Amino acid sequence: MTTALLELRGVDKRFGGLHVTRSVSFALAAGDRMALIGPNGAGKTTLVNQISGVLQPDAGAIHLLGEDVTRLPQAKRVRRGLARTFQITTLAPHFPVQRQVELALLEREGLTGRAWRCVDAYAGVRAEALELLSRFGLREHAATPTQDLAYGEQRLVEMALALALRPRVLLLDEPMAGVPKGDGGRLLTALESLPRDLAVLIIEHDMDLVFRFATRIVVLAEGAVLADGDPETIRRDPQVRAAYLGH
Ligand SMILES: Nc1ncnc2c1ncn2[C@@H]1O[C@H](COP(=O)(O)OP(=O)(O)OP(=O)(O)O)[C@@H](O)[C@H]1O
Repeated sequence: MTTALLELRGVDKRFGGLHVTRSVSFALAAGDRMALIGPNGAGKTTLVNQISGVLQPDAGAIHLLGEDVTRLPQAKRVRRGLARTFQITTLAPHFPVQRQVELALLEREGLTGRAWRCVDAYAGVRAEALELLSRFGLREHAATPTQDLAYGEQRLVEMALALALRPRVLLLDEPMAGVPKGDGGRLLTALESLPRDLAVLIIEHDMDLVFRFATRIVVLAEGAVLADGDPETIRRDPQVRAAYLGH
């Protein structure tokens, strides 16, 4: 049996009278590419917020690498191997791309305070940052302020920043949102080049991307798991079609 890197056990959440997460259970192993889909308001973001630690479930448990992290704050989950993509605009958009990635690497190494004034002295950090930029086809933009990149490229920087944390589990919240159709191919290539042994959970409305990328799909409807299976099974599931794909 493969060991789960991330496991949800009966995760439940209410906002007042609204039951937004109804006893959700699923598990991800190394190498899994899971998509979480569902109609607007199905509870996807609320669920991911509970996984990352932004919100606390009312009941149930979340296990990361076999450890119960349900009550751990976000930062501690990150240190244990869980990363999610940042919204780049909330970081320092005027910073050159390479510096952003270097800062994430320094953060990972716990060096931010001390190293801030002499980032260039950290040859290892610089080399790793450039390697990450190359992986995402951003090497030529190393000196470009992030805010001057095309929107699709900014999403690639977000992924580079998340990977800089060397996660075992990566949460991607709508990476395709706002990306022009023509740039989607580049994003898919980047997704496909993620480290093989990483477990990836992606929330995405773009069904082309979901069905190309995911090896497994969990469909959420009204806070509960409606279906969980491989893309072909999900595509044919009449309940799923009625709830979502038929729209
Ligand atoms: N902080 C909150 N307080 C009260 N209700 C909330 C809160 N956050 C979300 N909700 C409600 O919970 C339900 C689930 O919302 P959520 O954003 O998780 O859905 P979603 O599947 O991510 O939707 P979308 O695809 O539109 O992003 C919605 O009815 C939403 O209005």
